[in-house]
Amino acid sequence: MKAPRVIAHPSRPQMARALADALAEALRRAIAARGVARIAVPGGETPREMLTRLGEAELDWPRVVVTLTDERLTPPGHPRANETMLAGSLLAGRARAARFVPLRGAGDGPDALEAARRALRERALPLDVAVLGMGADMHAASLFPGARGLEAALAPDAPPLCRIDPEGALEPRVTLSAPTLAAAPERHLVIAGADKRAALERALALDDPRAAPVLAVLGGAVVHYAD
Ligand SMILES: O=C1O[C@H](COP(=O)(O)O)[C@@H](O)[C@H](O)[C@H]1O
Repeated sequence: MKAPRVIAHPSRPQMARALADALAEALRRAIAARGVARIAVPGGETPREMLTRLGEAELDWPRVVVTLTDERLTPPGHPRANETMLAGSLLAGRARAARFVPLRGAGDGPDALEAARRALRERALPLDVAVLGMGADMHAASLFPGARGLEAALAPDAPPLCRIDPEGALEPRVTLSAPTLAAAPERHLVIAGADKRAALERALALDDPRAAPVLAVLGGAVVHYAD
């Protein structure tokens, strides 16, 4: 694996600003090169400020396709849904003019999964940029250690979107697969707090994506860290 580059930012707000600026530049470059830019962004709480800032960037947003790295299969509009966080951050600003491709179809059965895969393939892939978060358990997107569905989502021939059932989770999830995320030429991992920094060090020492799934997307990535 190509070692990630780690940038330690002086504070969380400074990290949010620097990463939002870097992403806006990456999207401008993709639009200039191909007329369209495709980005996947994480859910959770860490990226909220960064996504709010990015959503205010001066960009040709109608040419930007936004999707998520993963989604929690809650009822639509639920506060735990990553979509809900995105609606209140990135997509609340100028970026509301972007084209959003959700990861949930109607319901959480196989037909919904297949419909969401189709939409991804037709509208959101291949990604130009993937932004990922990481949990203290070394999960990235919803690639959770020990989860039912993890092996399939890590496989080199995995479909772009996979169902995941993490042990003890409040709801099932869907996640972009490891090869789909790893194929993004630009990848950023955004982590905050000493526990996440320790988890990153632990993952790098483990060298096994089944134990530390973040490794599957880390090669050549830029890691952004703030205390
Ligand atoms: O459950 C999730 O958690 C991770 C990490 O979130 P954070 O707020 O601790 O950074 C997130 O990247 C993922 O998209 C989300 O579904």
